[in-house]
Amino acid sequence: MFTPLLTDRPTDRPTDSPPARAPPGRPIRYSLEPTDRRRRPIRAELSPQRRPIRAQAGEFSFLAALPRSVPPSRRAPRGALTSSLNPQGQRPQLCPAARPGPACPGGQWLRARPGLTRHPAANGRGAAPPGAPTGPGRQRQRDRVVEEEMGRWQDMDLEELEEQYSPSRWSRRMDSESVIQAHIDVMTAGTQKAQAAARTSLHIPYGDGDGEKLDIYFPVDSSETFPVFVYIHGGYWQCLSKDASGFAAPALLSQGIAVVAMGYDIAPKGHMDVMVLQVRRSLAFLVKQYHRIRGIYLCGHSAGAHLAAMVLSTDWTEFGVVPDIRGAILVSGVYDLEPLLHTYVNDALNMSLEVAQRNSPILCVTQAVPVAASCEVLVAVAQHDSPEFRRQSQEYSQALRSAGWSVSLLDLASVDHFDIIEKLSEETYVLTQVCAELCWGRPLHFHHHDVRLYSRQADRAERRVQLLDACGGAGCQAASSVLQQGLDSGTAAHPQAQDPAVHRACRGATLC
Ligand SMILES: N[C@@H](CC(=O)c1ccccc1NC=O)C(=O)O
Repeated sequence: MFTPLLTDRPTDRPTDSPPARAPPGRPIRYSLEPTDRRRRPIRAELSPQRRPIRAQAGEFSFLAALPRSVPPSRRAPRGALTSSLNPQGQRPQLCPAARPGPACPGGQWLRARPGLTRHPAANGRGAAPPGAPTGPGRQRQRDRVVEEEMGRWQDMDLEELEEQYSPSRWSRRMDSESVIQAHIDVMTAGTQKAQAAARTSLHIPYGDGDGEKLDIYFPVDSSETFPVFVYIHGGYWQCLSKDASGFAAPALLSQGIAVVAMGYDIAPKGHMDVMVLQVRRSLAFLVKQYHRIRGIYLCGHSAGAHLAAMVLSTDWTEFGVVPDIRGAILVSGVYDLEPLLHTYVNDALNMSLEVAQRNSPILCVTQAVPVAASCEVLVAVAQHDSPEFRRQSQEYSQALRSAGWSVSLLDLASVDHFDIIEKLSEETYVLTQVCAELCWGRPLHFHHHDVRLYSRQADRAERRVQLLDACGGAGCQAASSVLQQGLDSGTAAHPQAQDPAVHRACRGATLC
């Protein structure tokens, strides 16, 4: 039983054999282009073979996000952003106080500053700016803008940086305000639905702080040990709560996986150091109190992915316990906080440079090595995340991998920063399936040397997962075109896949 709080003391831990773990699958491998850790343009590192992949892939535009040089005319003076910080590490105000945007639970207003919106065409709505192409050309134009003008964040002007760190502006489903409000609504409604249907223990305190509470959703059969999926919500550390974090429970409980929705004190009450400490302590609490845990699988979205990543770098000696974290699914996260210092995001967080640096997962990676061996990390990013978010995922996954972690970078097509996680409530969503497979220690089939994963599911309501082995050359081009044709029977069934080069590039499998 996943026994409730206070009836299950740490000393009750069964002394019989440790919980069985399914035999590990083939290791998840992902090898990115050899980047130079941080700051250097990844574009310069791309092999020549990469270009044709995108050209062929059409909607599979993963390369659209790769940074390229900013034309000198658009650049802020070198070092302008860093020197723009005041002694407290805060940036100057860009424009008058933000208009209230959609309300978050807790009364926070969370929206990018008005007046900085990219342009109406960005979301395919409204009038295009003068001279901009209209119709289908608009989208291509937008991709090209991203591709050609994206540069290092240090070289961006402040408006551009704010845009990069305003995920709602990159959605192609709705305008900025609507997509945030819809996100809050969907997550909250999904959680209420889950609470109505599942056996739960709600508002369990793991500390004295107001926000230090967690909700547990139990699988139907909780007589044996079971994997525990710990969800850490996003909201830029200043929005959302555990009360909107149980939305994935129904889809996972049905697979025998318990779900824990973690709460923490968001800003302005919560300081970044405190939030990181809280999620670490919550994990220690869980494993001390509950003894039927068959591995912990962390999942965080956006700011929550940042917190989950910080958990991975924890030195557990001071917590008196080492949680058995066997997996981490980091979804559209931020792993380097420094760029945020220059944006509206830091208005409520009030981080100094020092705080941002010591809480940046990408700067803590080496500490993570001792637990790396038994933990699979999936870094997921949305096709319609901003190039900066995509860069952060790419660089963090590479940094982890270089430090010996087993990491996959999942680049999910046809989703944005918000529905990439919302859809976790759907059993057939590729990421839900990947989470379930991971939680049960089943092979994920991401065993290629260099893999990008795309789901066509959003478009076609299918459970197929296509794997594209980005090995370069003709095979990749053909593989891309195979994907583009929208095959629904697995790549191997397509005549082109009989071609050895294509076959090599298309060794993907379905997960269902
Ligand atoms: N101001 C942000 C809001 C945002 O990023 C966000 C909103 C709700 C839930 C998660 C979010 N992002 C990361 O934690 C935006 O413009 O998208």
